[in-house]
Amino acid sequence: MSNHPVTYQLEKKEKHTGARLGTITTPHGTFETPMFMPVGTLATVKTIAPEELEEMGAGIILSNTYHLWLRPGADIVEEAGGLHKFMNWDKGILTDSGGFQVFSLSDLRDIKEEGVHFRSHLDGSKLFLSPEKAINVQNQLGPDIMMSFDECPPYDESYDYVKKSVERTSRWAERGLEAHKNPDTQGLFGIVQGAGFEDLRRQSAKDLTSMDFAGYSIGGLSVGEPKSEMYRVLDFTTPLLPENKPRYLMGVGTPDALIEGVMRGVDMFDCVLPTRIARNGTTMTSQGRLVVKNAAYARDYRPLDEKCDCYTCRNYSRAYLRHLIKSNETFGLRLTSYHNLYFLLNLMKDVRQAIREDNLLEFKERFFEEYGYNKP
Ligand SMILES: CNc1nc2c(CCNCC3CCCC3)c3nc(N)[nH]c(=O)c3cc2[nH]1
Ligand SMILES: [Zn+2]
Repeated sequence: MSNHPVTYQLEKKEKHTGARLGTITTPHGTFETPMFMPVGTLATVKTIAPEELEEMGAGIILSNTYHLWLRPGADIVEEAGGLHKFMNWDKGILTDSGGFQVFSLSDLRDIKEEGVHFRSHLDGSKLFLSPEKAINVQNQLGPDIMMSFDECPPYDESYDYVKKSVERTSRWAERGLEAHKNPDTQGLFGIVQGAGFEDLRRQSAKDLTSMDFAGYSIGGLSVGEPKSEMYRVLDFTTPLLPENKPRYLMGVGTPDALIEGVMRGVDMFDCVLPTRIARNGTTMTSQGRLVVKNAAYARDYRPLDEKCDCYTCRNYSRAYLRHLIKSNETFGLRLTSYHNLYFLLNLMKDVRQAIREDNLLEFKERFFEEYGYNKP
């Protein structure tokens, strides 16, 4: 096992659940887990400055290989000194491999053993992404953590299709490891697939853990399946992954799913939700979702969340935020995005504290009650 540039240190297991407290060390710093990772698809966490991400406690953010490869191009990012320099962010960066984005962005695609042929969602031009290409683009972009090139099959695909897809994704993972140019400075994660089939998840995990990855992602989830289904798959998948390496559940970010994922041993999460819903004035608060552009808040001079101490909640009222969002004022997007990111990062800080105190179950019950998850 080569000494990876990205390492996991288990600090403590929570007494009553599968939750664990840890730290992940990368060439751009160490962060505590469980951790939520803000998404910055086009090398920016929309409307938020790096200094603001730092002040709200983000230790690592995501960017997107597919999008950056198309625009501005990996060569420009590389010439600029890599993603950290390009976007003026000196903490952790993780990039996805582009596979998921190809499947979710372009309907015209053809999956072959050598890779995926598809059309650009920007100008319809013909493109081709192979495991080698996806890895080498990530080598050029320079993130601390890279993802293998995988296929995330639709959740309702047949057993035979998923079985073939898992076997190909394992072959693609092997090819990606071979093609990786900077194994000493960039950690590469394998991505476990298998949809909802336990034997295929076991096969995928067996294949990938027999290869020397720095960490493991759980893919193929949060693609429209019921949450109970996602939790069922996690119940038998996370225990298959090594305890001494990071576990990353891809595309998960609602408060309930974050807590449920942590209880099943997941360390890292990402989701576009906080900034995406902020743009239409939807915010997450300790009392549940609050759509601040609703008329109900026109004369409501309280902060978004009385229990939140973020910049938005300390300085602005619901009435002001509603006014900005209704008027399409950019500052309104910044304030709601800031609060939503702060809310999730703060939730994970509270979850880490609950793990330290071995009372994650009580924390979950209290949080679910207040957020309104228990309402019929
Ligand atoms: C939202 N649900 C979901 N997302 C998934 C994602 C994307 C995770 N988020 C990436 C960031 C978003 C923009 C920049 C990078 C998945 N990615 C891969 N490679 N494989 C999955 O099975 C996979 C599965 C996923 N499910
Ligand atoms: Zn706030």
